[in-house]
Amino acid sequence: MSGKDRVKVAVRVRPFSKREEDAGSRCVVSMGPNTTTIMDPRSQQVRTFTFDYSYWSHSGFLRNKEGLFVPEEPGGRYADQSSVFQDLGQAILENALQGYNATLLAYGQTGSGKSYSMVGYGPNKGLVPTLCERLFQAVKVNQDTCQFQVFFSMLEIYNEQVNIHIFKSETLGPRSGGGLKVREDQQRGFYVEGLRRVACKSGAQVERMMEQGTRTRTTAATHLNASSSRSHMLITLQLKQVLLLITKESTINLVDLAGSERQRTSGSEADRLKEGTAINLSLTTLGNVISSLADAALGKRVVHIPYRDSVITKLLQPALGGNSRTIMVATLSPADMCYEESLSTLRYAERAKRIQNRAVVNESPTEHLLKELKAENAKLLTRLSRLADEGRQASSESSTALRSRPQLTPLQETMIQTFPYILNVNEDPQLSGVVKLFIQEGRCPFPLSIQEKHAAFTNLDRQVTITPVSQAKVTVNGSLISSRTELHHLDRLILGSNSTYLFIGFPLERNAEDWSRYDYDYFQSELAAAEGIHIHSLCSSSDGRGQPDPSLLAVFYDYIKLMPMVAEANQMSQELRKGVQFKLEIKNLAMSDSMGHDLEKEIAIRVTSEETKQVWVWSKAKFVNRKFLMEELYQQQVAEGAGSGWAPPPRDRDPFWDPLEPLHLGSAHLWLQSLAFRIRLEEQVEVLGPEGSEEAILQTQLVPCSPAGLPLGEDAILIDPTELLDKRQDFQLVLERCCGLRWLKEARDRGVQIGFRMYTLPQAFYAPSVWHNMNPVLDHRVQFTVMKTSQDFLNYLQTNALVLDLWGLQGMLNSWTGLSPPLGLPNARPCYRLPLSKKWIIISVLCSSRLRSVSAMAPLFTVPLSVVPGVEPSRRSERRGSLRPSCDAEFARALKVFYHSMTTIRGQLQKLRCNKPKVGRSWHLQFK
Ligand SMILES: Nc1ncnc2c1ncn2[C@@H]1O[C@H](COP(=O)(O)OP(=O)(O)OP(=O)(O)O)[C@@H](O)[C@H]1O
Repeated sequence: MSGKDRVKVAVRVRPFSKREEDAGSRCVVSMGPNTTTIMDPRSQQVRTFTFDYSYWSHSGFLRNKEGLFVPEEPGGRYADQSSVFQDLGQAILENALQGYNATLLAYGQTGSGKSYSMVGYGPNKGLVPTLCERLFQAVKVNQDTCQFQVFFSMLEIYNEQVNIHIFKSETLGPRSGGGLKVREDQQRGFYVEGLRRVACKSGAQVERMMEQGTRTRTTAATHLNASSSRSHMLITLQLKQVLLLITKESTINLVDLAGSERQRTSGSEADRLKEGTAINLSLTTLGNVISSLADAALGKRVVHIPYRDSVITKLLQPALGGNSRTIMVATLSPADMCYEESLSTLRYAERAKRIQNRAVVNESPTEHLLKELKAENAKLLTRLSRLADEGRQASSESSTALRSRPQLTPLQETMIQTFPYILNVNEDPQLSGVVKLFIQEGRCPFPLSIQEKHAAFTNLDRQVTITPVSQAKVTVNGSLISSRTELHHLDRLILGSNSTYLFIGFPLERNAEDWSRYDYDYFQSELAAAEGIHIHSLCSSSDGRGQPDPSLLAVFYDYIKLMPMVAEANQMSQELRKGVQFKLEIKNLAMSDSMGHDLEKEIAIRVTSEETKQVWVWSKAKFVNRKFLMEELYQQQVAEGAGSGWAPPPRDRDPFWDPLEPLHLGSAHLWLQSLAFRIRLEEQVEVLGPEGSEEAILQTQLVPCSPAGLPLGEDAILIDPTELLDKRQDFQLVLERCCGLRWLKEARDRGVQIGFRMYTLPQAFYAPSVWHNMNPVLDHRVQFTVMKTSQDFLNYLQTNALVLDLWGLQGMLNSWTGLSPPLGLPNARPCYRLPLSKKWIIISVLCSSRLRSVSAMAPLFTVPLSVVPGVEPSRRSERRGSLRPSCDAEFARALKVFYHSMTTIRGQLQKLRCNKPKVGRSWHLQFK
């Protein structure tokens, strides 16, 4: 009874979330009966995948009287919970009843609908509860002919640690934390030592235990300021069926994997190495296991399947390539802003469907097992009665116990009707409202152990107040409080960096209002507003469509999502005495490209050393990865104790540390248009930082010149730029001086360097670095020679600016002399040749030490003109310039003034545009 079983894969796409709707998202996913198609919102390129099942749950549904999401019309295409169960849940159940091991895995980006499919929300029950219900129905129907036993266990894997919260074996004894061990046994394979299995009699009992597990998990996550979507949840049902002479035994694994976007690594190689040991390696390892198995199924030679590299792959070994019938549900967001994540989920799923398992019916003779079962039964009965006793005792003792939403005892009902209380608000909406803490009359310290030092509540004369304890961080409605503060119904509290609660006042104050609007995003938006970052609605938009700007909105949501993580990182830095501060920034808010178009905005994290004032700027992906490592370090420190022999990691493995790198401080735009008319331009351009602040003023010049570097006179000015076509053109960029460097104002042991790119040349040019001076003289001149001016190059001059990037150097560099590249900045080459429309452009770089003695300037590299095709005799153009009629010279002078003013105005306009918030949109961000 064995055979090859391919892993079955289902894809499900959910409705737009409110956030996506607000952002005016477009749906980029479409589905046929078995196909799923995704479109790249930028290139419109379409990719189609084929899976065993495709569930369209995006549109075409309504909510019926019972609160169930059902198709708008009978037979409609919307896939509701019951139709998903019909295929997937039923298959798992039938396999288990036949004696096969069965696994159901949910994979997808955070918020894409894994929990909705697996557990469900409210009346829309997901696969797990329905499966339990149907399992026990089957047990009931067959109980006359077959003896059944069902065991339940539940565990969570977070940061490579196994946490079981309630299902710990009594034989294991108390542990000091750090999770349970995963051991290996020849017969059992990998298993969790000390994980208790609970015998179950009904689906309702399993549901209760799941709720209890989820509740305890939420409380634990609240204690650790952690998010449950970063952990994997594994529910295991073991089914024993004793039928006449045969015993069948099967294991059902139901796995809600952590949000998949965390498998991304940051950009730099050094980081990838460092993060190779990270906690979030579990999803990467799972991906590697899936890839190796998929390769093996395609007949490729695979030497090693890396099951041992992470806890989740150890425990899922039978499910992946082993003795199990496995189904994976890949969940997708439909929105264009999630395109990358959705595509990567589809690719993951594509690989998973190639995996071949070998499932066998697990059956054996009864006699021997019956004996075992009897003994186990007796043991379990004793345990069950002990548990029941403990449960009774716990509920009578606890006055501030955690309350589950679905089932309230009479005592809990009375408490709710009598006292004000606070309610936890979680990032995962399903876990919000799970913790209720009642504030009884008198003064009570905050009852959760981790926050004991945080705040005290009083409930006197029908007035509730909160007082921070010993300068602990307590926020009420987004504002930090330092003294006793009165609380009002529906006030929002944040204790520490990220424990979020809604205050529910006395019963008389409560109306029939909807509390659900105070979700996690609401709390974070309020905090962001206190930091000067608002998102709010304007009445109308300039485009008349009333649509918010999706890119700004996406950045805003990224910002509020990262805020608690940044707060946690700061808290860890403080407790571990790392001396670094993290701060969120919005990159490119005021930046534009060489044509003046806005650059895509993104979140960055500025890291500052409190002592040395050194600065690093991390990408979002890098920060998220580092945050995992910080948590790991923090937990090690907590487990091992800072004072007792705990050694901090060496610097190169310290997630708080990084080697120094040049920092991009801002850019200035020097418009090139004057060169198309051979007009000399002298400009003071403003270097604007990522958020629009003035970082420095740069004195520059663009000088049309002769091949020998002599500036051309006014006679050479052209009225029609097309006269340059096919001719040789020489010009110099002069970087004279930098003034008012803010970077130097903050710390004097710093330097700066200017870099820029010209036209389509692949590499950047850099001026020598200058140090310790707020107004340094740069004295740098670069000469460019275009051998044959093409239309393309002329267009470039007329529509583009030279973007001059200002780089901040700190504490690690000696002055760079111009030929060797500065640390971390790409190499600068003195001579380039590029084929352009079958003609050649040559750019040679000349450097001068004294600007005034240009004629004495020697080229560092001479370009062998004779070997370059398309070379024009250089003198001809010079002669032509000097032979222009004098009336043209008059006109040229006027033109010069005109273009000079135009460049200045363009600069001013750009500055205004960068500094002003974008009005006229229905949503906008406002920055302090
Ligand atoms: N098929 C669906 N129909 C209706 N609503 C859905 C569906 N799938 C998901 N949702 C809604 O989308 C939201 C996010 O879903 P869910 O919490 O299941 O995501 P998740 O992938 O489990 O996230 P996390 O990784 O944070 O746990 C929820 O509010 C849920 O109600």
